[in-house]
Amino acid sequence: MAIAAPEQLNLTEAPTWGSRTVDCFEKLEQIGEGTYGQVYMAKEIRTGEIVALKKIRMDNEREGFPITAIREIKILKKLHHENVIDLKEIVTSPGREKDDQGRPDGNKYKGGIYMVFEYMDHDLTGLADRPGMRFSVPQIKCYMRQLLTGLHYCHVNQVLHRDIKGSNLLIDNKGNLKLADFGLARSFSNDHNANLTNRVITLWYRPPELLLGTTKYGPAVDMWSVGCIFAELLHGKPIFPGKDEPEQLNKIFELCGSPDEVNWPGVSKIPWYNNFKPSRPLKRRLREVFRHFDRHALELLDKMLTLDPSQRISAKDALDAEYFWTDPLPCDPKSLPTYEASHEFQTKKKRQQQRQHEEAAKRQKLHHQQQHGRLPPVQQSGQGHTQIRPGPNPPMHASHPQVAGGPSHHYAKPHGPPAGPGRYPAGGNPSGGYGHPTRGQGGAYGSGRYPPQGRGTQYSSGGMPGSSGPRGVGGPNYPHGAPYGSSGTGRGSNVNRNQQQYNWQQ
Ligand SMILES: Nc1ncnc2c1ncn2[C@@H]1O[C@H](COP(=O)(O)OP(=O)(O)OP(=O)(O)O)[C@@H](O)[C@H]1O
Repeated sequence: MAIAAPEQLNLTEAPTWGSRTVDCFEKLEQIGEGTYGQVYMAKEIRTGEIVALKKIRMDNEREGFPITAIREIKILKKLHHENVIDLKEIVTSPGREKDDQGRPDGNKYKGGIYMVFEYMDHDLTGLADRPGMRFSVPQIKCYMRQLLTGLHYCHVNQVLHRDIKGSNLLIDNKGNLKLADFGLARSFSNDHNANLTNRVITLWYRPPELLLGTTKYGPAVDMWSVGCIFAELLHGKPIFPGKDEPEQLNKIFELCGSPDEVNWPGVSKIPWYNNFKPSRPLKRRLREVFRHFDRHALELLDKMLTLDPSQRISAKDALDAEYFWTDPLPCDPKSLPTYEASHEFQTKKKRQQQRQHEEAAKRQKLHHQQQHGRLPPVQQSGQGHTQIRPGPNPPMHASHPQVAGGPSHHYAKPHGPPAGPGRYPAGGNPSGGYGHPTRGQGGAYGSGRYPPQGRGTQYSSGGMPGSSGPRGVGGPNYPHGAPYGSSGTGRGSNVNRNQQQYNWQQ
């Protein structure tokens, strides 16, 4: 197809990628802020179609077009599946930038590049964070099955997602769940011989093999993240909310036991094993801690949160698990209730506004007390100081600075657990313990905290050894024994189940 002039396209043909400008769309509101740019809800002017525009951040022009965007575009161009977000086209803004109201924005003349995606009403984190939100068991099964189906498709097409987390799982009001944000994704070869960076996956969802420094890995890394999401859906809050890499590993070992050559052959050869192995052996407690979960759910979770990646369940085998084939069955996505749009960015913004409002009210109260109080002035001001402090503010790892609460940070990316109340379901344990969920088994996905980001994470000095650059390559070769997953022994009837259910080419 010849390159058409912008806005002179035949609508019956798909526009050539990059041939149209962002002026073909009217930005409606900002719905996301990622590491690599803002995301807007927008309307295509001619068709009225609602889309999501993800602006590619080009702050540092010297580095050229960001590699993450190149990867995301390249990979999404080849993935087409109902559980993977659809990248529709790329548009440009060659001239002066416009602000949200369409007015020329200051002196910005830099050209911009946008990815145009199908619009999704929610992300899982934003949806779960809605006040009073409670997912039913069939609903959790429905979301989990879609997540695994999308991921199975990626893995069969030799793509690792490498950033599975709630805010990257988009959900529409028809109940469809789609994997999004392929900025960290990459192709892999089945032999796992290439050296890959281990600084991927948001910390709370990062598997032990990456935390221990392996540079040879495969789809099992995504399955660990899926296990974390699954447990979070059942438990009501994130299960491994580590504040830095060593603490993350400790939390994993406390629940999953310590790795050794018996339960994970080859683990002692992983680069940082000796630095981080627990000082005393720890028992696996997962089945005991989550004994209140449904039997089949626990069985599946146990297989997802298996320390040894070569024994961890694959997406394909997980889809075959009894959990998805016993009552209550996963519901039909179309039967799910519809909700007002909820993205993590917006729910966070609302909470931040509420916090500011509460702080202002507290300040006002304090001011009132100071004027009318009976305490001596010095004591009074000391008390006031503690009173106006925001809620619990967990210590942050140096590389995950906490986002301050002021208005100038409204659009800043959360890099760590936010301070303040209301993040956990009432009765939950803010320290990340494993008390029984207050909302009961199954329907409990509740308010989790924000995890530190996987992208560009730098290990603390004194943390991981040998971690100078963004890519953790060059460590000793870690021999992965068996190929990924435990497949190959699947039940014959189950293969049919999958073939019937998941109708795409492998
Ligand atoms: N197609 C879409 N429809 C609706 N919302 C979207 C869409 N794509 C992204 N978003 C919203 O924008 C947020 C950020 O998008 P995305 O994760 O793609 O950006 P990113 O820069 O890669 O972010 P991160 O640094 O969190 O990984 C998502 O969590 C989601 O809430």
